[in-house]
Amino acid sequence: MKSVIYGAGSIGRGFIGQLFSESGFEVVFIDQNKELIDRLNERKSYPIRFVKDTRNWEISVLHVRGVWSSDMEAVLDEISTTDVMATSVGKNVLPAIAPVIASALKLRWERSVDTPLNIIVCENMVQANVYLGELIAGHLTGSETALFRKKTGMVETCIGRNVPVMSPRLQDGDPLRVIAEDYSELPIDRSSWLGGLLKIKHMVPCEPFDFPIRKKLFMYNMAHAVTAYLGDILDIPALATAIQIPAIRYITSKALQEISIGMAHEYDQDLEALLLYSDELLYRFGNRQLGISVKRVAQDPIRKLGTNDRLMGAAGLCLKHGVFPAHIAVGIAAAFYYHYAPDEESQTLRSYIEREGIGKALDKYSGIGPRHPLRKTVLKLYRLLEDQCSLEEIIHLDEVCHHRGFGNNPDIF
Ligand SMILES: NC(=O)C1=CN([C@@H]2O[C@H](COP(=O)(O)OP(=O)(O)OC[C@H]3O[C@@H](n4cnc5c(N)ncnc54)[C@H](O)[C@@H]3O)[C@@H](O)[C@H]2O)C=CC1
Ligand SMILES: O=P(O)(O)OC[C@H]1O[C@](O)(CO)[C@@H](O)[C@@H]1O
Repeated sequence: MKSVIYGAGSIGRGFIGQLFSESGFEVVFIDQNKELIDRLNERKSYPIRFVKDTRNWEISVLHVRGVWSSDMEAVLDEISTTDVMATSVGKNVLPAIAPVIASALKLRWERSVDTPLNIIVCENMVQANVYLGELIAGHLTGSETALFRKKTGMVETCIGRNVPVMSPRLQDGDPLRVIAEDYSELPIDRSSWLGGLLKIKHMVPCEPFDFPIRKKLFMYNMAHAVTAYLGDILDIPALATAIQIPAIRYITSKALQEISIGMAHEYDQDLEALLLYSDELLYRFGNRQLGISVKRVAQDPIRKLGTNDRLMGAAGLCLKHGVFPAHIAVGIAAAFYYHYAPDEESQTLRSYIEREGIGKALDKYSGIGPRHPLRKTVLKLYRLLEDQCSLEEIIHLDEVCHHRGFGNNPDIF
């Protein structure tokens, strides 16, 4: 049995590769990084080092090889004959790989490979599977699209394991080494999987999937983003350091309380369990050994400020249930304020704000138009950040602390 993973980076090698390999699949990585692919082909295995504050241990992921993404013939051949597939390239890269997957599927059908192909889409976004499916369909004719829907499962998942960008220090002498958090669950949307489930270690079919994916994105990723954008304001490089700063921890934990209430209402879930999950997140963010950088978590602010992404998606859910997301709004203002020259999206955002003003930017990138309930608050917070106002002062602002704790919904208890 064979598996193909598009993207041999942190999640490809540090998570999905391990699960596929330990489930008995040969693992074929496709990546644009030729050096990495050559190394994988030489060695046919790579190490994952799990790190916890108190102990580390290492495993070897076996039966792996690689294909360089520019070797189109090999790429099409591998995808057209695989038993299962995953993508882990980043949302912004999906438009570039969609035509390749479309061509490979056509070849698969020409070759009469009859078994359905399930593609697990491991990108941080709600309905990444639908998004990639539409991109692929855009490269197919009408009748091919019908075949695509019949023979391909575009599978939604949410990835809970955190795998940092590898620095030479973390690689510790082996360029193939990945460092990872010891968290293994791979929840998938059962309804998006086509045909009988394959036996994949730690894969947990869930239905419906709305709650798990939003819990991951609107809680974990939202809180991570808030921590990162605030950490950057204080020039802190490591996320684990940022979360230990009292003002940042306070704002992030309040943001988590806000979304916990929103989630509890939306999905009829136990609030206490969501608050406990929030505490666990704050603890996990403090794992220094993971070496997660503020810049990695803050990267692509335009994507992260999108209306259904981690910040605005969470804020919208709170508003829907009568919770004013004052602390999430602090994170939103900080994301608009974020500037890091090598980050293209951050450059675009900054240039737009300089040209058109923050008011127009809020509307364009986050749908915070003149009548949006968050507009006044985010505008004010942004101006205060521009004026170098401290986070402590922000915490005590009327607009923020007036809504402290449980928003305007205290009767939830
Ligand atoms: N790193 C993490 O802890 C988590 C990441 N994710 C999601 O997983 C996805 C992948 O993230 P990471 O693994 O962290 O990123 P990464 O940057 O470590 O890996 C992406 C890989 O894709 C390759 N790639 C990029 N463009 C390509 C192309 N056109 N053709 C072939 N290969 C290409 C890159 O060379 C790289 O090896 C993202 O959507 C991210 O949001 C989700 C949860 C956790
Ligand atoms: O991968 P993205 O979407 O840029 O978001 C980064 C976030 O995802 C993670 O990779 C974990 O889900 C974190 O490092 C960070 O919270």
